[in-house]
Amino acid sequence: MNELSSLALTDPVAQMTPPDFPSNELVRVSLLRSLAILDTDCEERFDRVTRIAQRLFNVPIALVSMVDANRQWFKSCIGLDVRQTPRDISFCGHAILGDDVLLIPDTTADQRFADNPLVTGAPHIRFYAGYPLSLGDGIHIGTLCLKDTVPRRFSEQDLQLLRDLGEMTSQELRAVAAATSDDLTGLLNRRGFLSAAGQALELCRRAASPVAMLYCDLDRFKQINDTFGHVEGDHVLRVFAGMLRSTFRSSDIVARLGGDEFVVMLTNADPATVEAAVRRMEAELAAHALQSQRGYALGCSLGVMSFDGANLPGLDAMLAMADENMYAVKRKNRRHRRHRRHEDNTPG
Ligand SMILES: Nc1nc2c(ncn2[C@@H]2O[C@H](COP(=O)(O)OP(=O)(O)OP(=O)(O)O)[C@@H](O)[C@H]2O)c(=O)[nH]1
Repeated sequence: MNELSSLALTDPVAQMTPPDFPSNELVRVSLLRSLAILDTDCEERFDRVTRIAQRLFNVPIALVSMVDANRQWFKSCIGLDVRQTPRDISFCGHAILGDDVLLIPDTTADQRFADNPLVTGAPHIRFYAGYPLSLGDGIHIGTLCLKDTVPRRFSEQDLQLLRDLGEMTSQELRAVAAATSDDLTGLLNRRGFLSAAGQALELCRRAASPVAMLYCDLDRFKQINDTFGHVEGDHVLRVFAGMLRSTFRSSDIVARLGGDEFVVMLTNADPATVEAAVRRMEAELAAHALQSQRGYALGCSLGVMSFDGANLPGLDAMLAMADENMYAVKRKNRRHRRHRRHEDNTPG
């Protein structure tokens, strides 16, 4: 290493580097929020990990940190008396960008962190080691991390131990994810929807931003099951879930409530945006009818309700209104089908 590059690495006046956003940021944040873990109480299964980590490594600070859109929030926290810090000064925001431990043996010798306010001021972090917590598919929602107020050496054995503890924590998070998702389609289930939509609704209420609720129920799905079998019925449910995923934005909350019923909550969506999304959905269904040669058409009844940001009702009321709207559409579709059958059977 020449003199200049060695200076650059240790230059104490170098500017702190805020963490980049990972390329899957939108999906990452919406999956994190769908866990409904943010701003919840402490839980023994996570506190156990930080207690073990603190004892094993003999550090003053051990955290299970969730990296949210603009902050890091601590699900478990030993040694700090705050539950969150801004993301742009967080170490964990950097750690979630990699697949392995981010190790900073001495923060004052690292230009990314030397003038970080968490280094120059309380809690005076001199050492950091953070392992990314993963929901799978490269979705890193936070870290298990250790901090100390003095520089430290970290051996290969220490690294392996931290990885093992981190994997244990990821498994706990994946268990939380499994309880809120639908096995067949991978969408949120009813429970996941209620918690994710409840959180999003509170945000929209605070920002007075408009919300729409879209309730979908497949038409004559029982007939597909009865005629083509349940395996084909399951395929239809997965195809429909895929259409919802590709039609709506990643900031919208899409779920299978049960059976052949699906729901989408669109956040910050004015009526024109909602209308455009419904048109896209109808176009997807029409394209599927043309392409698929499976002996049946895939149809659904859609009930849509838009709500003004200044006057948002509760989640239950929104769902009930959209459901009622969907049934009105379903009754109309049934009458339409009966009418068509009647016309087809009438000799011309
Ligand atoms: N293949 C499959 N079928 C399911 C699943 N969950 C529920 N069902 C079936 O979905 C069907 C829903 O029937 P209905 O509510 O009468 O719906 P429908 O036939 O679409 O009737 P309309 O809504 O009036 O058009 C029932 O036959 C259930 O057995 C599932 O996970 N897989």
